[in-house]
Amino acid sequence: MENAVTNEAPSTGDAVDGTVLVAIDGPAGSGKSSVSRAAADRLGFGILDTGAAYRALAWALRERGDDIDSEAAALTLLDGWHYGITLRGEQRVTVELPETVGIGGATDVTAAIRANEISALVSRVSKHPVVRDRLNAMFRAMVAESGLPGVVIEGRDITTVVAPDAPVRLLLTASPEVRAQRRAGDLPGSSAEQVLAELRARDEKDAEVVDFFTPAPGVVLVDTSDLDFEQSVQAVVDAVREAQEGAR
Ligand SMILES: Nc1ncnc2c1ncn2[C@@H]1O[C@H](COP(=O)(O)OP(=O)(O)OP(=O)(O)O)[C@@H](O)[C@H]1O
Ligand SMILES: Nc1ccn([C@@H]2O[C@H](COP(=O)(O)O)[C@@H](O)[C@H]2O)c(=O)n1
Repeated sequence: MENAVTNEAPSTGDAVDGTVLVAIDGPAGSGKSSVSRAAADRLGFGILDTGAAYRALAWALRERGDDIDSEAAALTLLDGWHYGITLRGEQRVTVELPETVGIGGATDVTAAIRANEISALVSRVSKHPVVRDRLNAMFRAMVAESGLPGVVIEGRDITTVVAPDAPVRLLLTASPEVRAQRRAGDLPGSSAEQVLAELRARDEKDAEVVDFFTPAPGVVLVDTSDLDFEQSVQAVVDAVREAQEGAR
């Protein structure tokens, strides 16, 4: 379990301490976690799902009964928590709060942070620029300390803020209807219409603080609306290999 919380931010050049960075952004349900994870496995790289940290923070604020909209409460929590996420193998996310007693002192929140209630709350936590700065510093430190040959980092502002110098930067997207259809398949009992409304609402709130719809200069758009899962993974792997060939 990698477990890092620091405010020191190493710079993200082509490689951080020898680790090749692949930056991937995209809207909700665009396949960032699943496609990135499969591509990372194929490349022998790690995967850092940055959304999991925002979700864990929302989960912890709610667990403590704090005001979800409070920047001060989020910062206090960031000062006192221990956050962990695996960068290889099955994803496991843990949070240790000063007053929490769980297995080994930490609570496994891997499943809890995926609940609909957390998805509905998380934009209210990620809207604070100072909170974003703190988490971004943590993400950079996790990559720098990973010791891995490469890490795929996925989120909303990775190509523009967290790792703007990464040698591979992709914006993974698909039409809202296709994203909703795919996500509804993961959620038995929910309709594509209901999921579409939720995705749109979250994207709208998230887009107030970061633009993940338009590729920034140098960022390659990968639209998977007409690609199946395997084709989408291959598109990411090809983009990484092309960048590596180009760099030789
Ligand atoms: N090209 C594709 N073809 C078919 N299914 C896909 C494709 N890309 C992604 N999916 C499926 O779409 C669903 C949503 O993908 P995923 O959870 O990876 O998206 P996400 O961008 O990480 O979402 P969120 O932002 O909500 O965390 C998953 O079931 C995934 O397997
Ligand atoms: N780089 C990021 C990543 C995520 N967020 C916020 O977290 C939420 C959950 O992210 P998922 O990738 O798991 O969907 C997302 O809705 C954003 O509010 C972010 O701001 N920046």
